[in-house]
Amino acid sequence: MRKIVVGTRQSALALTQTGQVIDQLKALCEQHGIEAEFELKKIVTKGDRILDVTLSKVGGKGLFVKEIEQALLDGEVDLAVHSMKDMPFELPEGLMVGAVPEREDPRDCLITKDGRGLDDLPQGAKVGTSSLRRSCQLQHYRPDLQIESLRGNIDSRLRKLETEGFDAILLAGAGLHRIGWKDRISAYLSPELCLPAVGQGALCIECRDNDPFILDLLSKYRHEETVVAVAAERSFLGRLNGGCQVPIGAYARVTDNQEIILTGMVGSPDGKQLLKETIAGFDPDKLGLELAEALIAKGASQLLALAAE
Ligand SMILES: NCc1[nH]cc(CCC(=O)O)c1CC(=O)O
Repeated sequence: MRKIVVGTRQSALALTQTGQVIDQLKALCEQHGIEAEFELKKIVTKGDRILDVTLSKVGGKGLFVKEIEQALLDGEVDLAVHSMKDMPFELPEGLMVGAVPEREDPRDCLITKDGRGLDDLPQGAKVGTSSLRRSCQLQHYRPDLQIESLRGNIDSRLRKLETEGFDAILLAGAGLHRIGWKDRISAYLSPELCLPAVGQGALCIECRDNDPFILDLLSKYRHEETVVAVAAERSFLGRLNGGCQVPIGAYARVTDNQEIILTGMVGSPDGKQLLKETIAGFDPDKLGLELAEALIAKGASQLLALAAE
């Protein structure tokens, strides 16, 4: 009987999604006659310790994953469950993405006090988000809105909607779906209006590259379409060298004949500039690079340099 120690952050969302992954892995073990037992190990990351500071000011990539990756490398945990959008482009030597399970809803959503949608928010309404990507696209669509910083875990952000005088806040739909709070969502923002973060809605199951037992189990857990879509989005991100802290968005979907349709955006935090482009093809890595080059040709590098100042 192999014991599998699973590393996770300890936010309500992280614990919920890790629990769901473990349940699905247990079902797979049963189905394939694999003998394993699972143990949860909660790990505090730098991103959890500095929840009150704007992430783009903290800088550094992988704020929510580094300590967990160290535990993997040290053999304290055998696999880790991360939100894909928190993953830096490059993984440390010795670790790999063992599986990407099926993606949840990738869209952002609006949570308003009284359930009204984006177009019904009053002139100058106060909207909470600390994501430069969200504020860029929202300001582009509604320059009148007053965007204010909002950090913290999903639960504390929802609380702040009530306590800090926001008319609305923006969150990823996937987190609310997983945690069972779908009914709090007032409206979904279409990817045309607000392109999601790279990997949003997907999970990343990370493991050591020299653990055949775990790799074999995880190979049964991967969802091919999600793997391909996320690969295209991350290739785009990698070429632009961006983390979660710059106004970059991308979303790929795979059609019935396996063609990938990839849209990417780069903008300025105030939404006055917004570059966007859609291309299609079959090779995810090539497609991501090609899309990045297309946006660089339109001036993406200058926009990203602006955001880093
Ligand atoms: N930036 C934090 C973060 N990382 C992953 C999710 C949940 C959504 C997902 O799994 O993509 C969230 C919360 C949010 O953006 O609302």
